[in-house]
Amino acid sequence: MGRDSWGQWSAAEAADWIRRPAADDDKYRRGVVGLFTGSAEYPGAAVLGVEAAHRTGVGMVRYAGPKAVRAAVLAHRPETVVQPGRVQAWVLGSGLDAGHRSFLTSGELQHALASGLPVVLDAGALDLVGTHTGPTVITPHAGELARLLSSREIDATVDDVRADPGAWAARAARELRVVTLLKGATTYVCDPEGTRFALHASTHWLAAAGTGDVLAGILGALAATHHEILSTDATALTRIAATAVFVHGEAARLASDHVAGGPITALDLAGAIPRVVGSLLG
Ligand SMILES: NC(=O)C1=CN([C@@H]2O[C@H](COP(=O)(O)OP(=O)(O)OC[C@H]3O[C@@H](n4cnc5c(N)ncnc54)[C@H](OP(=O)(O)O)[C@@H]3O)[C@@H](O)[C@H]2O)[C@@H](O)CC1
Ligand SMILES: Nc1ncnc2c1ncn2[C@@H]1O[C@H](COP(=O)(O)OP(=O)(O)O)[C@@H](O)[C@H]1O
Repeated sequence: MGRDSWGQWSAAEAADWIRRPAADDDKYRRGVVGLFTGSAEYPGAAVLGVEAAHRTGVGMVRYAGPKAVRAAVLAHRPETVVQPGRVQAWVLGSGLDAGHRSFLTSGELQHALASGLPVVLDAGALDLVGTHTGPTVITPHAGELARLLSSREIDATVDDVRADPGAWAARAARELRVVTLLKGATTYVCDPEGTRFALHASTHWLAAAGTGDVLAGILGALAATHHEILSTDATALTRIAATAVFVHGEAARLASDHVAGGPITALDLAGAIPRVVGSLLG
């Protein structure tokens, strides 16, 4: 496949996609992100996504995932709302197993996908791409992208994707008609219209379990805070996705700097998000 040029995404560009709260805001106007994530097998993915969404700066985080996971989410973040209600963007799939979805879980995911709202499709909900009705971004790693494309009769192995990740991300965006965010040491963000950004990770300590769940939470929160723009201009999702990757990478850098360049955990990463958001606004 050919290698086309990929744009960069600067701090100044990212700053344009961080919404500063105003005097006439309330929690609903600032944005409500809903998450259907986590499972009895992977409760941590729900905790991490919820934590990241709170840290990114949103009016409300509503957790709609499996009952078995709610206690863990609330124990970590009691400000999370677990009652059903208004949502302005969804994060679906982190910590879910597509092969073992209950009837209830499938129904909830379909309901969110039919809402016309912006959606972040991660991990165990990636297979649902195509049933979306609103602006949608998929967030696979190389293994997940190969699996997803193969399930759509596009032959791709993990090694193929690793060998030419940008080209496969661009092909996925074209064929699946969604914004595609392919994770790795370089993360590729592209859309069916041909907008393309490549963001290089600031530290390889990021390659750790749970950091992708944090990215999904950041992205969901940014989509919720920009739900009004997204309702009239779905193409904004590509720039919002690039901003999420930028914030994620900067948070990793800050968290690692804080420990003299040492290793970071997914929670350390989430804890550094407010400083990135603050410095972008400053
Ligand atoms: N604390 C929690 O609750 C956590 C919960 N989590 C949840 O766990 C669920 C399973 O997610 P998963 O990513 O671990 O497994 P899966 O989807 O089977 O893919 C693995 C296969 O893909 C391939 N592969 C290729 N490139 C790759 C890459 N860059 N990174 C990783 N793999 C790569 C690799 O191929 P190989 O290297 O073997 O050739 C391998 O065969 C998911 O719901 C997630 O949200 C996690 O977030 C962790 C923290
Ligand atoms: N070698 C690497 N260097 C820097 N960042 C990486 C590297 N490999 C993966 N990443 C980043 O780490 C995160 C891992 O996400 P993911 O694969 O979904 O893991 P998990 O499901 O455990 O959260 C992504 O943001 C990805 O871009």
